[in-house]
Amino acid sequence: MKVLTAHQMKEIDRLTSERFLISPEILMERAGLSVVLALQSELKDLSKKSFLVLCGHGNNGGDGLVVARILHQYTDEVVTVVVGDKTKMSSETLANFKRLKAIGGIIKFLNEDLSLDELVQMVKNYDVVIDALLGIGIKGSVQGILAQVIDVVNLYARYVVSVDLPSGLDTDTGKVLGKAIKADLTVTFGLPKLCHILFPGRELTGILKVADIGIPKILLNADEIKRNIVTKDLVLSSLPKRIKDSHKGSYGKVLVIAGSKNYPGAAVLTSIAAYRVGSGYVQLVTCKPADEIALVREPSLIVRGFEQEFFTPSCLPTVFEVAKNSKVVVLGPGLTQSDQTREFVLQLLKELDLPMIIDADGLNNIAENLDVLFQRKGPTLLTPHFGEFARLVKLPIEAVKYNYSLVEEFSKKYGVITLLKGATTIISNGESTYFNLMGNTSLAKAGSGDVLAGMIGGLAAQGLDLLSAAFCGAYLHGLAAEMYNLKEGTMLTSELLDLIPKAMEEVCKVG
Ligand SMILES: NC(=O)C1=CN([C@@H]2O[C@H](COP(=O)(O)OP(=O)(O)OC[C@H]3O[C@@H](n4cnc5c(N)ncnc54)[C@H](O)[C@@H]3O)[C@@H](O)[C@H]2O)[C@@H](O)CC1
Ligand SMILES: [K+]
Repeated sequence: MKVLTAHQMKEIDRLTSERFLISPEILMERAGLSVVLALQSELKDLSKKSFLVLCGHGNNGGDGLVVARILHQYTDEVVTVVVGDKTKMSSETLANFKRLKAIGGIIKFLNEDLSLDELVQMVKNYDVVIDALLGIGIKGSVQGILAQVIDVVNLYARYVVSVDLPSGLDTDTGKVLGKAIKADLTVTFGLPKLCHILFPGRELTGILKVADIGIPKILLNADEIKRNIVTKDLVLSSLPKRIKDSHKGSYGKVLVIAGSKNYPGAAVLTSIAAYRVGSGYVQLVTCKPADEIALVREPSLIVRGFEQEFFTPSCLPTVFEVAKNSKVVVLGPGLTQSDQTREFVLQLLKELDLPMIIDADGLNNIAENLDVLFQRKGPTLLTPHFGEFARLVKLPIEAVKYNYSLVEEFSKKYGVITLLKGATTIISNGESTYFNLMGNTSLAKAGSGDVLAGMIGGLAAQGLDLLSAAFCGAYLHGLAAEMYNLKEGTMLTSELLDLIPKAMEEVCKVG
């Protein structure tokens, strides 16, 4: 499913009107109706509820005025409060103001007909607050009376439904512009916007419903919209097929270069994860004691263990030899950092032309030598978490969190694919970007990233390009964590490995 910026949405609105002759007034009517229908499906009998509709003077407020009018069909318990200036209303918002008045709807202007204290009482007393204060037209920080109203709603409302997006969110980043509504339900139009899927916006959105308001499909499916949410259907259509007449070589050989004396477990988790997604042959090159631990845990691994504590350039000839019959390399988990390991990693990146997934200390070891990426002869995927990405781009962590533009720019500049791990994971090759929303806090645990890197390697070995392997891997990794049926957070990373088959089965289920 595609996901939009404010600018893209406005452009779609414009084309809907100009090219397809569907006026903003028609869209506004359908937007308002879709919110009421969503309310009905959540709350069932609307005649038994009371509604306080808060409207700004923009078109988001216009949607709110439609909602109020349609709610009057169900109950008299509807009051509309405008937080704004009637003279600034667009023609379609003003038309809906008049329609609501005409059917006898009660409309009050804050600070004229109603004080803030009186509004506090109403927010406390009404069952549902409709937030139609600000939508995609927000500019700058929310201050003054509007900020106070948002505080009141967040403090006292029982159930909040946001129209299009929680008021106060930056549509393109999901950041709070001073103050933002915390919604229980958000009904958006046409397609999701980035603020619905990026934190903190994702949390403030509550349940998200995407309503069809009659925007022509051709506009919503346009190839120029390059940002997508990873869905089950996308993963299913991308996964490798299993063929009856096949052998272990049919499913690709993965070479995992991972582990050190201090971090043997990372090598084991990465290697087993590559098998779990269906790869036919996984070779692990590591340092002692990871080789023995790996074989005890999973005898089907093909393991080569160096006698030393960590990788050094002296390991290169052996690694090149093993790499000869591999299809993809996963480099990095548990390597540790040292001058010699850095030299080993840099040489490997320059000389090995296989598709390569670089994770963890693989990334830390190249942070001061990013130009090495220009010398890569094969496709490259980097899988940093926020801290690692901050190190790569030399910015504070706060500046890189959920910063998809930065992920896109970085990927384009270095000719790589980047997967930025987080509660929403961002994957981009600089042209197309994918957002994975699956997963939960069980994944906030040592070793979870190692499993992801191994899964992506295992999928790439079966023929997926690195971008598809990355978004499929991220989705399945998140889904596997969601399938743990004991208390969230208590899962061991080794148990995550055992849930991968369940996740793959779930994706392949019809319906
Ligand atoms: N254009 C269209 O065809 C459609 C638009 N729709 C609705 O229209 C919304 C967009 O409408 P608008 O572009 O009028 O914008 P908004 O209604 O989101 O808000 C813009 C208004 O809010 C004020 N404002 C902006 N930033 C503010 C701030 N920080 N503090 C205080 N006031 C601020 C401005 O004075 C402006 O008048 C969408 O979110 C959606 O709800 C829907 O009706 C569907 C169709
Ligand atoms: K809103």
